[in-house]
Amino acid sequence: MITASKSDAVSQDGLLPDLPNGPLSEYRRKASFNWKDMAMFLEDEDIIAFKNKIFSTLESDPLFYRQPGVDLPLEKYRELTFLRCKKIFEYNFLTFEATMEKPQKMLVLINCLGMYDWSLSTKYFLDTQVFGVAIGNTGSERHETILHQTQNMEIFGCLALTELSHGSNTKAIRTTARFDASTKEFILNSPDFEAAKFWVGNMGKTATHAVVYAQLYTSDGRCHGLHSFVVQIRNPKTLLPMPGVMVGDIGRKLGQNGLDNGFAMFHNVRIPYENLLNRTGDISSSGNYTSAYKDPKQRLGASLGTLSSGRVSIISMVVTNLKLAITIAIRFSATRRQFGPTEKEEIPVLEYQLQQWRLIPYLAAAYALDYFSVGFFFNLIELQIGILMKDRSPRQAELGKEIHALSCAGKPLASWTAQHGAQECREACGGHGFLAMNRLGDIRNDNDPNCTYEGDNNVLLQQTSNYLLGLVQSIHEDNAPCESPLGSIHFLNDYKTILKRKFTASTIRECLDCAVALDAYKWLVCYLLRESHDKLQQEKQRAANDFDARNNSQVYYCRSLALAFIEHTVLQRYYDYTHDPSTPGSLQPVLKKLCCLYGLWSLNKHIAVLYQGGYFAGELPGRIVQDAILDLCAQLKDDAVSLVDAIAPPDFILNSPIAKADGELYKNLWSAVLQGEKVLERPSWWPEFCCNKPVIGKPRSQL
Ligand SMILES: CC(C)(COP(=O)(O)OP(=O)(O)OC[C@H]1O[C@@H](n2cnc3c(N)ncnc32)[C@H](O)[C@@H]1OP(=O)(O)O)[C@@H](O)C(=O)NCCC(=O)NCCSC(=O)CCCCCCCCCCCCCCC(=O)O
Ligand SMILES: Cc1cc2nc3c(=O)[nH]c(=O)nc-3n(C[C@H](O)[C@H](O)[C@H](O)COP(=O)(O)OP(=O)(O)OC[C@H]3O[C@@H](n4cnc5c(N)ncnc54)[C@H](O)[C@@H]3O)c2cc1C
Repeated sequence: MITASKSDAVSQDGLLPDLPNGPLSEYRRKASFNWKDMAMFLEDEDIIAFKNKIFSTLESDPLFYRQPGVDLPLEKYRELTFLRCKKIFEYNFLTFEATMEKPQKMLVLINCLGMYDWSLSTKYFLDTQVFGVAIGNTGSERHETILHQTQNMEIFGCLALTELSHGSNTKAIRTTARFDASTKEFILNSPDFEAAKFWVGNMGKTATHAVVYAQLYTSDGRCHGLHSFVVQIRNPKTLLPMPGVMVGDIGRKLGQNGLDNGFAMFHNVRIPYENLLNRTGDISSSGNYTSAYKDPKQRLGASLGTLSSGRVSIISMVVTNLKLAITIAIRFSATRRQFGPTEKEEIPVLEYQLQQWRLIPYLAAAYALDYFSVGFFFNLIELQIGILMKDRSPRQAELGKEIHALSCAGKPLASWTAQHGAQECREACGGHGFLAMNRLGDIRNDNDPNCTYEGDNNVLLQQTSNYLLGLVQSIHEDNAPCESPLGSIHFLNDYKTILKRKFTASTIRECLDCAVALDAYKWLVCYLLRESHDKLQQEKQRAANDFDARNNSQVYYCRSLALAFIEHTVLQRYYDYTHDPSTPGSLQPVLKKLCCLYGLWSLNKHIAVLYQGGYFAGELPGRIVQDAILDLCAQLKDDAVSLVDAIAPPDFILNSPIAKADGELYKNLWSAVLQGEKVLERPSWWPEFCCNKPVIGKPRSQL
């Protein structure tokens, strides 16, 4: 293990206390780097101190005490989540000034609360951010009061777009907002129960206000499309519904049950016309509608633009889940012993090639996607600043499109990786992985809806492929360079040359250079772009309409294109970062291995296409890529414990007896089991066993 210099060590030790000695120490000693150096490279001192403050505050507050694995009744869990949410307001971890100074602290706070419990984090941020950002991004000065009321919890917000019968197809949303010129109000109506707002987080029990998406009608009966409105749904003093609003809770979900998701129907609900969030379209007091967006399609895009911030944030949220799951599975695997070369000696399951191959690529994915998620959040901040400054430049418009395209593939890639990773980690911990107190079930279930909310993954991927297909004409005709503010499409300028390339590596050693996977990805994206475009043209000739043609070009074509494109973007960014000369020499070797492993492991999922398109030929490429993956897993297994130490939260937050930092797997698990309520007691219904014996074949009458 390489150690830090003396002065660094002093500042590190204050922020990152030493980890306890125990069964994990042996792996920690074998690591090629110092985990504290890694932690301080990944996040600066200020961020680590901020995280420590949040974690220690929660740990020392009895309201945040929890018993591992205890399943609370729904009502109790909702109440506790609300009380904790209120306490987060009181703690005010992040002031407005601190957010302005360092916007990424917002993401850190979302994730720190999420690491504790996603119901709490989602509840708090749906109100303060999703509701708030929707108003900030699509409203104007006249909505500032509402924002202030949100900040001190005078009111509580939610975002209501989805309806019972429509979610993905936002154009088909049926709630109406009709302008009444005589009173200068909008009148909101749900035409029938199928148009009830549905699934809305915070709406079930707590929200007093909602940003409601509805079709805007002027008094002449013309529909101007989807717009958003601030609507009061409950009285903040009584939490009773406002007149004309029928609001309720949709019931237990598969995860995040501390959060109250709800429904609402509107019957002639009147709101002041100023409650229209008027950035994309406005109405004068006399009822004239104006919009800077003449094209209805563009207007729809603008009014949905606020969803991008949720999608970008979700990428980081799901990576957080992956980090939690992989920490549990790696610490468990390093301490769990099964079988061995001799009868006397059993080895940690992490020593098995199979266990390494199942887990270490997810560790690499956690590092690569984490880096992407933070950088991409900065890109979002740039976009937000432009929106606030009313920047109408072509660059700002292009930035919005590129972030939309990247977030619509980034959310699917990251949330699916976390979903598959959490399941693999669950199984990698064997039976103990299935014990609720070890938390992998909650991580998996709380992560799961990220694949659906803020846009269904499979639907969103089509937005990314649409963006890429839109570039084909200029690529083919060489008439305009492929340029974008974030540069994610720049490599497409070499489209024709890239398509002529072949895989040239001939040894495992060559494949251990991450540039090999990166080059392969460039070819893959160009190839899938050409094939998707050709497929779409063929389908257009064959199908009755463009709608069918697009639908019939998704599987194996556009969908794969969108995923390959985002994988390339993630890998390119991680490659640049790990190969940057400013990356400390002591960390560079391990980071480069992670980069290479993430690249090859992801690429390996596209192996059929690489052969199909002729980039790979013969037995060798497939074999050396796979051998390189195994080689990297073996090289990284002694670093794995320190790699998770660098990203793991404290034990109280991780909340998994099999994965405590001291590595005392059995002592911790046994003690948690014995501390369970009534563990050693006979059940309260014991007479049912002892006295009321069944008469076999003769069910007792229920009367
Ligand atoms: C995208 C759609 C599927 C589009 O459907 P259509 O087929 O009808 O339209 P088109 O493809 O023709 O699109 C028209 C046009 O618009 C462009 N467009 C669309 N969206 C955007 C966008 N976001 N940005 C920019 N442009 C956009 C599109 O590209 C087209 O342009 P071109 O003509 O040029 O091609 C759409 O219908 C859709 O979005 N469907 C999904 C619906 C959805 O997402 N619903 C979400 C409901 S809300 C929800 O689920 C909330 C869940 C809560 C989860 C908790 C998260 C907590 C997170 C907390 C973090 C917040 C932090 C904030 C941080 C901060 O900012 O500080
Ligand atoms: C936990 C949770 C919290 C939520 N919170 C909120 C909230 O706060 N506010 C809010 O407004 N909404 C919220 N939602 C709703 C969420 O945004 C929607 O569920 C999501 O947008 C997907 O829409 P849908 O449910 O209508 O799915 P559908 O669109 O009905 O999808 C069903 C299936 O059809 C497929 N499909 C649909 N269209 C196509 C197509 N064109 N091509 C191929 N396949 C297609 C999908 O891939 C999916 O497999 C939440 C949802 C969940 C699960």
